[in-house]
Amino acid sequence: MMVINTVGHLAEAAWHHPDLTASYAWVEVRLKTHSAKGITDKDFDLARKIEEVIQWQPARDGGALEGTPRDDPRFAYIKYD
Ligand SMILES: C[C@H](O)[C@H](O)[C@H]1CNC2=NC(N)=NC(=O)C2=N1
Repeated sequence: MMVINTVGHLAEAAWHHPDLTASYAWVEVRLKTHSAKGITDKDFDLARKIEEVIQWQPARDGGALEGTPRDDPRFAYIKYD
């Protein structure tokens, strides 16, 4: 559900809205530009931003943020493939 909220925030910030399908373990994001009746750069730009944010793993950045713990299932609400 956190993924849906995150995509929703990015969509509002972009003023470009995807169609979402979700289940307990996955979210499907479909993008098209209604006004153009097709795919435009707006769709690619929003898809890129969604992937960048959802797949963010701070521990890989080498900064101070550790990221969600991988070894303790009680806390790691994000399951990376
Ligand atoms: C009225 C119209 O939906 C709005 O101007 C914006 C909002 N979000 C949108 N989202 C998408 N996917 N395509 C649009 O053309 C679009 N237009």
